[in-house]
Amino acid sequence: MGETNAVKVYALSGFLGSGKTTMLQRMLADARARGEKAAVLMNESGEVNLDGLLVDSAVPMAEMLGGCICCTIKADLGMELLRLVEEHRPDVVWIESTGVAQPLAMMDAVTEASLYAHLELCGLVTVVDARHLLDRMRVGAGKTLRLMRDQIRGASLLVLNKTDLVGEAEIAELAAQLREWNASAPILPSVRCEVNPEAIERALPGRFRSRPDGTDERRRDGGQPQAREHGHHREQNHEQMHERDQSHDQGHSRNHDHAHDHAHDHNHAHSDNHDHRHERNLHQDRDRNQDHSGSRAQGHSHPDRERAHDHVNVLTHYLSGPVDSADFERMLRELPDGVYRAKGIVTFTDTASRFLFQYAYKETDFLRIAPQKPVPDVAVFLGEDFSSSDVLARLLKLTRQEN
Ligand SMILES: Nc1nc2c(ncn2[C@@H]2O[C@H](COP(=O)(O)OP(=O)(O)OP(=O)(O)O)[C@@H](O)[C@H]2O)c(=O)[nH]1
Repeated sequence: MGETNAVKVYALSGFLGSGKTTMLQRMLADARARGEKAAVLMNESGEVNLDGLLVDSAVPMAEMLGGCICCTIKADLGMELLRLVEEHRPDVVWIESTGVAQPLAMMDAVTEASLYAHLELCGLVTVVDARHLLDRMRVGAGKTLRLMRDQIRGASLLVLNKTDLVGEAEIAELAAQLREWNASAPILPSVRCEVNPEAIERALPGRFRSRPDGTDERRRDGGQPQAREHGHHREQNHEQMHERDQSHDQGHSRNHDHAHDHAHDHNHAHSDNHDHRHERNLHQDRDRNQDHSGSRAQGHSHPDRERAHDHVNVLTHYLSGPVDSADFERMLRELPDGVYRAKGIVTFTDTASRFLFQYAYKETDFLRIAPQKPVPDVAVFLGEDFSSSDVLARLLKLTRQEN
């Protein structure tokens, strides 16, 4: 990193399973090809960094697990970012948020960190799951649709991913919806986030340094100098942020009157065969959680305002042993509709190796892995209004069958 160049920071947003890690892998490969040193700040809702297993181990990475950087661990984001930058001196940092993060709250934390280090927030890339968004649009209003809309609104670049799962007319319909929610961000349709690097360069101004005279190296078409374009862009985001802050505040004061305790189901039952789970909502207060040490499964209550993803449940379950592969695949296929995303590491009784499994909105994927550090067999489920005890029962059945 040069003495005078700011570290470029990009944030990746997008609903659960939309393709953020897939996009991250592409961006890291791109940085490598450019000779740029990249670092990653990874936020996962579960307690194990499963996405991190998919990132080149040579890339410096800070992990923020078991909370969401837009709320419960927002304060830590700036700290982690500063530490990462100080320790590794990267040219560029990519932040991958959880699939339920409010992007503007996350950007707020990055901007705060830039007061203490030479950082520049250069873009917010939102990856959109074409199939899932379309289904949500068909259903109409709902918290998940609102969260998707917020992630789309805040973006400086929209990657309309998984277009292999929809038709041409649906892509056009989706693009029109994205345009309605976000008038300025370029929209790049993609399959597995395969997007033209030049289109990304045009969309994310910080990827090219402007010349000392303020003109833009990459603009060979007589367009506006980058400095102005960039400034304009940031102003726009600020405006959007301001607008959103106001509505947030309104929401806050409304909720304030109705402040209520959430008594979440934090069962931490250690079953007979020592399977072990941890269930909670994403806004669980981490500090309180630590206070519970050893018995953090206890319910807790707090009068916080309702957050955008209060409706999202997380179930983390540590498997006690190998399971049959066909039974496991069937269990995934038969997951309740409310489970949007599942991922984890599993050992099968009928194969020699371990697998990273992915389940994203009804599609499954298995990747053979050989982790470099010890990782448990674990399954994380995220979704809306699904019964954790039902999913847990299905998992326990799998391990019981093998014992
Ligand atoms: N069919 C299809 N699958 C895709 C596409 N892009 C990614 N996937 C798959 O979708 C699953 C989720 O992709 P990820 O990149 O892990 O999504 P993510 O947004 O990082 O997920 P979370 O961080 O858990 O919210 C994986 O199994 C991917 O292989 C695509 O364009 N089409």
